[in-house]
Amino acid sequence: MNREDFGSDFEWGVSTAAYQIEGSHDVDGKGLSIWDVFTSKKGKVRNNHHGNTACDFYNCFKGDIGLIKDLNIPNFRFSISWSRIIPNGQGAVNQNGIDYYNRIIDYSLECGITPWLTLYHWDLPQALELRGGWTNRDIIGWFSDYTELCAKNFGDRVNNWMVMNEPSVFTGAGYFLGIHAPGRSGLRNFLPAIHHVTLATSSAARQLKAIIPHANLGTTFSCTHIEPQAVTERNLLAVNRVDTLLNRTFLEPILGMGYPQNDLKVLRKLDKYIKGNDEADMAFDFDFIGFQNYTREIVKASFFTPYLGASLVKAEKRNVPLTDMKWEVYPQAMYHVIKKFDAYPQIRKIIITENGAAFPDIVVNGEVADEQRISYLKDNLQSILRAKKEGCKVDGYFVWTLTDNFEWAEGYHPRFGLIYVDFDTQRRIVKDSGKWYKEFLTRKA
Ligand SMILES: O=C(O)[C@H](O)[C@@H](O)[C@H](O)[C@H](O)CO
Repeated sequence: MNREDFGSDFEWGVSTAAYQIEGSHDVDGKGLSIWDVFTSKKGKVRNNHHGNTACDFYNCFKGDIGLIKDLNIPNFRFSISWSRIIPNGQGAVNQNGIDYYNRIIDYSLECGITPWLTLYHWDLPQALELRGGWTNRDIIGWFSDYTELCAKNFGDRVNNWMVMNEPSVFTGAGYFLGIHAPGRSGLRNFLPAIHHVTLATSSAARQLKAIIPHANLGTTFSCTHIEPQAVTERNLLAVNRVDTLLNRTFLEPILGMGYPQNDLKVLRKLDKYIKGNDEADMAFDFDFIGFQNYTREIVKASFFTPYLGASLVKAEKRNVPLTDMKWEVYPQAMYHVIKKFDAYPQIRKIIITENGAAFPDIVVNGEVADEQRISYLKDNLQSILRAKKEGCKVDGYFVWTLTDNFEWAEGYHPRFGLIYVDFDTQRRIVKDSGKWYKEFLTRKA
């Protein structure tokens, strides 16, 4: 398998997110985000870790972008911290924040690296959370204003934009299960969050298109391949309900298909929040859709899970190879999800905007021999190539992630990076997987 096999216009990159790498959570005028507040509460995150310093990217970005260059990675995905440029989420702008992101963009371009910018990667300004956050319909306007500011300040040099990162995860974990920031739970929070995030995604996209007409616009979705524990009618119906929630609820309204309410009854409760022209306003013709896949889920029917009637069969109970996140290593999942979403005629282009794995990396003589990660990446690329050879419109791949970083509720324990970080000294060590990715991107067939 060579880079050429994927075609010369295939986009190769690496993905990151602001809260997971930047640190400097309260300097130079930055306002607090929901993750700054969530991690300050004991017991919310493993080992009570937080992102106050993280990978200190705020200060070390030149070094890390230099490493992206050294690894010959042409595209760099990063996110903007809303509260770093608008401390209260609305109103006064923090010019220090704008200047910081201009430095990242300019230095990336100076290094010959193309910036791919994510507008929202989970770090909502706390000041907006206090006004209801994603459960308050006014957030559609707040997010649109933030988008306008970003487009006007960065649109002259950034051509590749992603509006949202994995809405199913940050609304599910943050507004239904309460295990991520802001720590809210229940349908009364989850349902309005679903609807407002969907409307905000398309209204922001229209805003971007109006200000940067030539921009390459996308948005990203978490997705997973789902199979029944045993092929029974009850389990197959359960698979369909889980698939509807995880893979279709946030995507299909954007594609102009409305919410898949026939396949998951609880989604009919969204009608309470759907107003006026919402159905039409939820749709937007994106240039690409970013899909993020890491594994597969095995599902069985269950009376005990309200609304879903299904439960996930934990991978660690299934005697299968696992990552440090206890996710099954199942690279065929990537093939299946691409085939699934390729079938949507409304999707013009698929880009895998995240894929990667956490493994227990150790430093030996200044090196990190992460063979498992190399195999994981290779096998997932094989799956992508297989789908591509079958005609699927998949045109890009971004590794999650550049440096080990703050893995949300798991803190710094899971290491996903191509580059090892010693969080005591901020020393970086390019892992063997980073060297492999470089060799793969550089080697001529
Ligand atoms: O998309 C996500 O879930 C997040 O974008 C990343 O921030 C995670 O760190 C990664 O997926 C590994 O879990």
